[in-house]
Amino acid sequence: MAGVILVFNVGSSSVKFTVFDVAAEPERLLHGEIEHHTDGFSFHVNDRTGARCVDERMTTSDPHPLDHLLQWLSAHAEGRTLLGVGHRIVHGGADFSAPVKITPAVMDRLEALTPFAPLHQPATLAPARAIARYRPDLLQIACFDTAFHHTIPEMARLLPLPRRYEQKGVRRYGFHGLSYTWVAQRLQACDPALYAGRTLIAHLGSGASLCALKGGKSLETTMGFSALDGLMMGTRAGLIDPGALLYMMQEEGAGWCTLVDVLYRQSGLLGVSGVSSDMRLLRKRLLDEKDPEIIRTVSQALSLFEYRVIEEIGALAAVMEGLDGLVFTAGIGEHDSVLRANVCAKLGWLGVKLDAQANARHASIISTAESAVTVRVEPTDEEAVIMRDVLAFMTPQQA
Ligand SMILES: Nc1ncnc2c1ncn2[C@@H]1O[C@H](COP(=O)(O)OP(=O)(O)O)[C@@H](O)[C@H]1O
Ligand SMILES: CC(=O)OP(=O)(O)O
Ligand SMILES: [Mg+2]
Repeated sequence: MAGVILVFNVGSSSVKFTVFDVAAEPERLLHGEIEHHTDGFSFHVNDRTGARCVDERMTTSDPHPLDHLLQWLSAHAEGRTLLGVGHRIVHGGADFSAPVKITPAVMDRLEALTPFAPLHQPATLAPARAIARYRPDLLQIACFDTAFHHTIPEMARLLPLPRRYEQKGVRRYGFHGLSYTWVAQRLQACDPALYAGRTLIAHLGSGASLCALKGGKSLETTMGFSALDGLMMGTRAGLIDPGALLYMMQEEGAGWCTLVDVLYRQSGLLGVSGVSSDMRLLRKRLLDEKDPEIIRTVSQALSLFEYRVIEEIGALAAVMEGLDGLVFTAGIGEHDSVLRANVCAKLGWLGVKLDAQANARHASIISTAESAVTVRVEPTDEEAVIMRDVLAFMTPQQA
């Protein structure tokens, strides 16, 4: 009987899942997503050819989206045996530097990390908890966004706060590590010089961060203690002056819930544009819009997003003492040629020379032959990283 591995990649606004056939060369059988909307959720699945086989829209009164997904998966098992499940878990804290089998004790330790990632951690743990309820013996593996950054030096970990906070775990961790693992492995295979050199990876999706990869290891990253740090994002501000938060607390009486909502859900591209957190929609709106005020706020949101990327590239290039490579990945990094062109136009001082045509067609290498820095576009694949991690935990007979 054919065996499959199920992988969950839960993000801030969506639950993505992939079913891999691991009989021979692992192959994607199904890939789908649950997306949350204000009035409910949508559920869609693509088959192995990429064709859409499910496209449903549910309301908030329908069963919980995760239950719906798990019921759908068991109804469509088609005689295949589920061998294991892999999960992207956002926070592994200071202790988990590699994938781990999820046991009740591990689950408790991961739940205890919720204060460090209050929105992401419960969401990323939810599928594991739901599956453990009805298949307690099934192999489930937690793969951490934080693990890749265990190599960053002590200096980059410390926050300049009183020491007592460090003991409580208030230090820098970094995120998006599964995506960085994938891109680093791709570089090792197709561009070993960049892998071994000083390369910045720009993971620009709904959440966004940069990783300074030096000698194949994470040296520094823009997200720190939480997934709120660093770059501007879809709905998150990224780095802001903490004085602004003190102001909100003092002048508006803002409490924890308000600040969480403002910082995680209402800021970033959405907050500045007043229109959307979705880069694609903003680009389209800019072309179609007639209202000068909306054109102004949308243009500013796009420009500020780029400006923050440029600023942080400068900072991380300084930490690495130079730059050999720059890799764009994730939804915006892989698809938005305008953003890549505008960012690279400001990096001439580092020796970046963009090949406009290669960039427009999203080629793998988008810098010119004379460029001192090789600029690449590399589609990320967090699911493949997780699938391999699950395979590594299986006995040879199972795999
Ligand atoms: N063709 C495109 N052009 C510009 N932006 C795009 C394109 N395709 C996707 N994006 C943007 O990528 C972002 C989502 O990235 P993704 O990596 O899928 O995020 P996540 O995994 O965090 O949900 C959204 O802002 C979306 O608009
Ligand atoms: C850590 C993080 O920001 O994740 P995402 O990009 O999925 O929101
Ligand atoms: Mg993602």
